[in-house]
Amino acid sequence: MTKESITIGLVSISDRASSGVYQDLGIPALRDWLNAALATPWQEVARIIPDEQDEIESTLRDLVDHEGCDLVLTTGGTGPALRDVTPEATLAVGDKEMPGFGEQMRQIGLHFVPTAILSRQVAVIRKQSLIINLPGQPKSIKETLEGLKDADGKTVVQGIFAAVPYCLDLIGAPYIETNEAMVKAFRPKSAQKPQA
Ligand SMILES: Nc1ncnc2c1ncn2[C@@H]1O[C@H](COP(=O)(O)OP(=O)(O)OP(=O)(O)O)[C@@H](O)[C@H]1O
Ligand SMILES: Nc1nc2c(c(=O)[nH]1)N[C@H]1C(S)=C(S)[C@@H](COP(=O)(O)O)O[C@H]1N2
Repeated sequence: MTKESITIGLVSISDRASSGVYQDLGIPALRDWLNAALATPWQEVARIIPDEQDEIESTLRDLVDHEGCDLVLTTGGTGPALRDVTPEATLAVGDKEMPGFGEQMRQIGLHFVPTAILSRQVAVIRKQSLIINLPGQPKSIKETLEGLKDADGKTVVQGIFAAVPYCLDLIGAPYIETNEAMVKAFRPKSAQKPQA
């Protein structure tokens, strides 16, 4: 089977990381998780930007329209603070909202921290790309994408990434496969391609 490759935009949205007050840990956390979870080759286009709505919108447009990203993961700026505007920027560039992602992300977050309800994260489709907001705490990236497993490795709550491959299929993005020990992609039988 020929493996396609996928281009993924990684966007860290943080006033302090983008100005060098602290080192950005968002992009490394996204990259490390994707390296471990994806069985399909991928390349990244990474950006570290402040919590400015115009700049977030122009970055998302650039990643999808010019850099050819099939999937864009953002981290940070989803809370209630005055400068948290990632969801507004994401909705502004989206053609379609995908509310199930935000609903599931908050469910996952509540297994880790009661303040998960403060995250206003959204996901949208822009053209043939899926854009998803993740919370800003670097540790929340793995939690949100992978979900929660018990001591025996049994899934307690599904991570959102289980639904990402099929969503990409449906919008005409490349077919991707995952490392099932970390996250099992769910596809209806009719949509599954034979394993290599
Ligand atoms: N990109 C990042 N790199 C490292 N740590 C981060 C990053 N983003 C957030 N954090 C950590 O997670 C905490 C909560 O994230 P949140 O996005 O709410 O931060 P914030 O206070 O809005 O950050 P900023 O002021 O930089 O925009 C931060 O206080 C910080 O400790
Ligand atoms: N899985 C998970 N979700 C989480 C958290 C977390 O630690 N883990 N932190 C919450 C907190 S404390 C806040 S304020 C919101 C918003 O975070 P952001 O503004 O950094 O995006 O995400 C929430 N969602």
